[in-house]
Order: sequence, then C-alpha cells, then structure tokens
Amino acid sequence: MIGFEEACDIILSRARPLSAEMVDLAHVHGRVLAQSVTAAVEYPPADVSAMDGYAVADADLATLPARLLVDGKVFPGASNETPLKVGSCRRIFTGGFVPAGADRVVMQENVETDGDFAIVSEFSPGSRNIRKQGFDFRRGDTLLRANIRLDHRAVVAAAGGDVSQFSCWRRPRLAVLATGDELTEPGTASTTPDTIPDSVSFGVAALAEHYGASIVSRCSLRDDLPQMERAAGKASNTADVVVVTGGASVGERDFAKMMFEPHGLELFFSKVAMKPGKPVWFGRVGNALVIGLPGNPVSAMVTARLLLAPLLLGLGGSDPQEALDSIECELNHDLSSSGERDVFHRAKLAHDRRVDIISSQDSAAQRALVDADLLLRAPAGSSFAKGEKIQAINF
Ligand SMILES: Nc1nc2c(c(=O)[nH]1)N[C@H]1C(S)=C(S)[C@@H](COP(=O)(O)OP(=O)(O)OC[C@H]3O[C@@H](n4cnc5c(N)ncnc54)[C@H](O)[C@@H]3O)O[C@H]1N2
Ligand code: MOO
Repeated sequence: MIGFEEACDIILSRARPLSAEMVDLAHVHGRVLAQSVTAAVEYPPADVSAMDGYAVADADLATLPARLLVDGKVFPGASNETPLKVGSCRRIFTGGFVPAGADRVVMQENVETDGDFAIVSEFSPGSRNIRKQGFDFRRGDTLLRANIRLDHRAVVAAAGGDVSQFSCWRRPRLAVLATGDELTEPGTASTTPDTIPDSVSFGVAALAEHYGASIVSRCSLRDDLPQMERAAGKASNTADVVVVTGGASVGERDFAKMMFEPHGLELFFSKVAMKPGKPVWFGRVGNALVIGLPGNPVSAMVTARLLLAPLLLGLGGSDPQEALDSIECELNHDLSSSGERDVFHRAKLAHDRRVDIISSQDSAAQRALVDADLLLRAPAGSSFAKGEKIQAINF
C-alpha cells in the first residue's frame, strides 16, 4: 500500500498529453488547445459606429442647434469611402464604417430631421460613439493561449478572430468495464431477481466526460474470467484509458486485475492509504493505462475524482494538478482522528466557506452522493475541531 501523495505523483507522471489533431470551429467547444490561437483579422476592421445615429464633424457642431445636410446612409457591411463634406452629416447604423472627416456619431435620440436635413440640438462631448479600428485586437495578436479548454466565451474570441481550424489535443478515449454478477442495466433491476443496477459505470463515464474524455465503450461484465479476459484485451486495444470497476478487493471473484494479466499488465500501484477507496489500483497494458476502482459506489466516485480526473486532464493537455486544487474551508463540526489513511469526508458547502459533513459517510451510500459537493481531506493521524480550517476539493 502506498500513500495518497505518492499515488498522485505516479498518476501525474503518466498524465502527459496524447497527440494533437485539427478540429473545426463547430466542434471545438470543450476542447483543449495544443497551439495558441492568433487573430487572422483585426477587429474592428475600421473605425465603426457604436450607435445608430449621424456621423458628424465636430467643427459643424460649434454652434447649436446645427442644421446639417444628410448626404447618405451607411449600413454595416457596406464600404464607405466618400469623406464627409463641411456642413454635411451621414446617417449611420451601429457597426457601419465611420466616414473620413467625421469626429463622432450623435445618437439619433438627440437628432431631429427636417426633409434632407438633420438638426442636432444637443450631444454629449465625452461620447464619440466610435469604436476605433483594431481597438479589440490586431491581426497576429494572441487571442487564446495553448493548453486552455475552450469554453463558450473563448469560442466567440476565436471565431471573431476569423479562425475556423484549431490544433487541439486529442481527447483521451476511455473504456469503462463494470464487473460483478449482481449488476444489471439500470431500468431492469426491478424485474430481474437478485440484481442491482450498475450505477457506477454511468457515474464514472459522466465524470470522465466532464474531465475531457471521450467514452468509447461502457459495459458490465459477469464474474467469468475467460469472458473478462477477452473484454480486457479488446478495451486495452481500443482505449487510451481503461477503467475497471469492482473486483478490486480480495474476494474469491475479484478478477479485475487478473483479467488483464494475460495481456501483460504492469502494475504501478495496488492499494492506496485513503478512505474510501483503499483497493484502487493503476497500471498499464500495452499503450493503455488501466485504473481499477473499488466497486462501492462512493469509493468508486471518490477515487475517480481524485485519481482518474487528474489523469484525464493531463492526457487531454490540461494541467492535471488543477483537478487536485483545494480551497480552505471552515468546519461546522468536529472530525475525529483519521487513523492510518487519509480520509476524504463528503461535505456540503454551507455559507462563508463553512462546511457541513454530510450525514452518511458509508462508502455504499448513493443517495448521499447527491449532497456531497466537496471532499474534505483529513490527513492520516489528524483530527479537527469545529471552527478549524480544512482543505476541500470540489467533488
Ligand atoms: N476482506 C476484505 N474485504 C474487503 C476489503 C478488504 O480490504 N478486505 N476492502 C473493502 C473495501 S474498502 C471496498 S471499497 C470493497 C471494494 O471491493 P471491490 O472493488 O472488490 O468491489 P465489489 O466487491 O465488486 O463490490 C463492492 C460493492 O459495490 C457494489 N458494486 C460493485 N460494482 C458496482 C456498480 N458498477 N454499480 C453499483 N454497485 C456496484 C457491489 O454490489 C458490492 O456491494 O471491498 C471491501 N471488502
Ligand atoms: O475504502 Mo472502501 O473503498 O471504502 O469501502
């Protein structure tokens, strides 16, 4: 058995990005950039109006009210190369190119019209209502740094910079193999005697997608070693990461590691001094990394969150350490001594960074997971009094 920190170090040492691939703008949301993105255009491409109104020269506003000939209209998307003449103004709409000779756009609410003439009776001297050419970015400016995950806001900046193809890190392909004779597909347990729904493989797949994986397969296997060996071979040939749930402990049908042995399993660790989740293990079969999670649903989700999540972040090109970042919270309760393992208590954020331990800490309590926003880390041998600070990782 190794300590939790050592397990994290081993995971982090394997959490290196896979290859890069080109991705279209329409599919880039959620992807991690392998290369920074630079603007292909400047924005805006010329001085543009920030208001619907009239483009005018300040010299023509020296005496108010000013009566100016409206010499034309500028809509966005139309060129506007004719300079403004003295005594004229031009009708302009938001985004329209401001003509040479205009110093400001007077918003239409401050202008009256009389036939072909605009009468400006007031304007706000401090508001030119013109967005300067390239005020946001210039061609060649860096819009997005490498290794960031593109969210909806970053997609706007990239598309606005006229970029439609992105070099992204490949998403890690993940196969989830649940094991156990008692498991059945959710939705069938009420009509299938002696079974329970396979909840864990769905939870692990959901967590893995959240941390950037693409799920290539998910299935549940009976405790039948030859069948399991075939599934292990197939999964390790098709996925970058294989997650096996259950069968991690010492029971007579705990075949999770054994099923990979004919395929050349190299174990990096087996058992970690953490609670829940002690039976978690990690290894490699050919090019695939294999992580075995304990079957108890809470143990599976805690180990997935603490060890699988950083692995997936790193393989997908993000900083794996992000998944292990913690914040300091204040305990609303005492926490008794932790014994020889680091304990990850499930907790709920109250207010002002104060946390309540959730009532059921049983590693099979699925309903209690719903309320568990945080994992509070109580290092081996520690105890905490109400009001003390403790490190919390979002769950
Ligand atoms: N003698 C010992 N017994 C156990 C030890 C030990 O050290 N010595 N460790 C305990 C700990 S800690 C855990 S955690 C469990 C983990 O055991 P396994 O990984 O072998 O898990 P299973 O036996 O397959 O299942 C445990 C439990 O979880 C349910 N389960 C399993 N898979 C799923 C699933 N996909 N969806 C929903 N529920 C699942 C299963 O029915 C069992 O009830 O071992 C302790 N025992
Ligand atoms: O430590 Mo096991 O993973 O809780 O029940």
